[in-house]
Amino acid sequence: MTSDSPALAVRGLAKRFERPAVDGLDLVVRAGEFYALVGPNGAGKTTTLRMVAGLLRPDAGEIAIFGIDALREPIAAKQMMAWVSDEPMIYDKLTPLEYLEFVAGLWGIDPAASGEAARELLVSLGLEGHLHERCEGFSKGMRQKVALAGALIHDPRLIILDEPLTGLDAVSARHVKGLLAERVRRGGTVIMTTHILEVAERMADRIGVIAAGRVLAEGTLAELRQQNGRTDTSLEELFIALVDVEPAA
Ligand SMILES: Nc1ncnc2c1ncn2[C@@H]1O[C@H](COP(=O)(O)OP(=O)(O)OP(=O)(O)O)[C@@H](O)[C@H]1O
Repeated sequence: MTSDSPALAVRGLAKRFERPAVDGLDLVVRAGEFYALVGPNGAGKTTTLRMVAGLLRPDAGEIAIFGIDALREPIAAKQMMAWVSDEPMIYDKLTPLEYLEFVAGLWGIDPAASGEAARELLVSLGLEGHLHERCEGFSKGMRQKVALAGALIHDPRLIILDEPLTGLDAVSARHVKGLLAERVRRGGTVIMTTHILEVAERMADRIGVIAAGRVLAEGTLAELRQQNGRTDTSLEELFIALVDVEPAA
């Protein structure tokens, strides 16, 4: 590991189910970037991120997290990152504070230190009124926020999120976006998939467009525009032009 290693470097990543889902994908995300992965349904975004998070073994390819070979040293790699799935699992019988204390304990964090961090995280996500309620009565959005707080409790340098804003109301989405932007301001790296192109356009430093298991194009919005010879078009228009799908009526 070197201090100038990218947060994520993926080379030749491949995974096949019935058909290839990820097909020789290359991706580099620099430390301190907010990177959005966009692409049509079935493009291979989730499969890519699941392999990066160590949840799925690639058929081929290399994955390095801050220079650590994630396939050879999965535990060291996982310590650097957080994975937030689009279907988060939390323990219903615990309150958010208890859940975060439990997760912090798994990471070996001293409860005295984790308690304050847990409270801060939950408050920043708008859960201050629910710190002592059991999660079993929580809405999907509240559960998503508790899971996100749990993923961040060990202060990971790389945060990987699959569709973190789906199902959140506007206020909750703002809390989550604010928290992620804050992490990046403090030097963290965020990689997230989203179908909300406006979010990618507004929040991401760089955007990767994936289709058929490969990165079709990537760059800042300005670079994507330039690559496509369209100077002032929206990401949505670029996306449709790139992946060659008809806009919904
Ligand atoms: N566990 C699995 N078993 C079989 N096929 C799978 C599995 N996981 C993913 N696939 C297939 O791999 C392809 C890529 O799926 P993936 O979920 O990575 O796409 P995605 O870009 O995240 O799509 P979406 O935007 O719809 O979430 C799809 O054809 C999907 O059906």
